[in-house]
Amino acid sequence: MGDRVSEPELVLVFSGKRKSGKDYVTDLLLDRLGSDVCCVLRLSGPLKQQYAQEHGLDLAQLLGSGLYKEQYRSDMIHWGETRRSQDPGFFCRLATRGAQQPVWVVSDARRLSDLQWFWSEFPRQTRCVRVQSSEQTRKQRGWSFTTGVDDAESECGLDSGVEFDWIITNEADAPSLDKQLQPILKLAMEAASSSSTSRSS
Ligand SMILES: Nc1ncnc2c1ncn2[C@@H]1O[C@H](COP(=O)(O)OP(=O)(O)O)[C@@H](O)[C@H]1O
Ligand SMILES: C[C@@](O)(CCOP(=O)(O)OP(=O)(O)O)CC(=O)O
Repeated sequence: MGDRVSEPELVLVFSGKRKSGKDYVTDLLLDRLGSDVCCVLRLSGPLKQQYAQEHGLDLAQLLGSGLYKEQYRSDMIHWGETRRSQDPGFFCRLATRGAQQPVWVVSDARRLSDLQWFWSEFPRQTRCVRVQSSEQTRKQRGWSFTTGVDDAESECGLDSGVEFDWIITNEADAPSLDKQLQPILKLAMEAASSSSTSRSS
């Protein structure tokens, strides 16, 4: 692709139900790895940007985790699906454009077509990670079941048929996130060091 200056060494594609903690966990990875090594890419970023522009909405609020986004979620899903039906890789391409770090953390895959895009572009580098939390925990974080959202592909598209490389349980009584993320952090640090070796030689 024309905009890509260098290939990533590792692409960690995260998915999980809303309020499972995808943003929280991927932000933690960024914190542990640092922004020279790692960037967090959100497929919903370019989607929200264009949706906000076309509908005259507040992008900052759509990017946040409050109620504003929830008011528009169902319509945003349909709007994004129209784009994806014409070009399934549309948001994946936009979200990864210009990313230069050796480790890419994609925070919000939702559909098989998202995973297929990464597997086909970066077959050697792509790994899939699921973040899971119980419904009770998600409710404590503000989730409530919404028909048309929680029973649609946007939330259920990766519920089955994918063999995840890692499953992270984001619950108070689970092992700490740092502990669960250890094998991922190890792989990411190896990827970063092999990238700095190949870039300096
Ligand atoms: N392990 C955790 N400890 C404390 N707060 C958490 C944890 N995981 C998620 N949260 C909080 O729960 C809310 C939903 O998490 P978020 O990462 O936005 O979920 P998602 O991106 O999957 O919708 C946020 O306010 C976040 O800060
Ligand atoms: C229209 C969306 O992209 C909105 C996604 O918004 P977020 O990624 O912010 O959602 P959660 O973190 O799960 O709460 C969904 C889609 O189907 O593409």
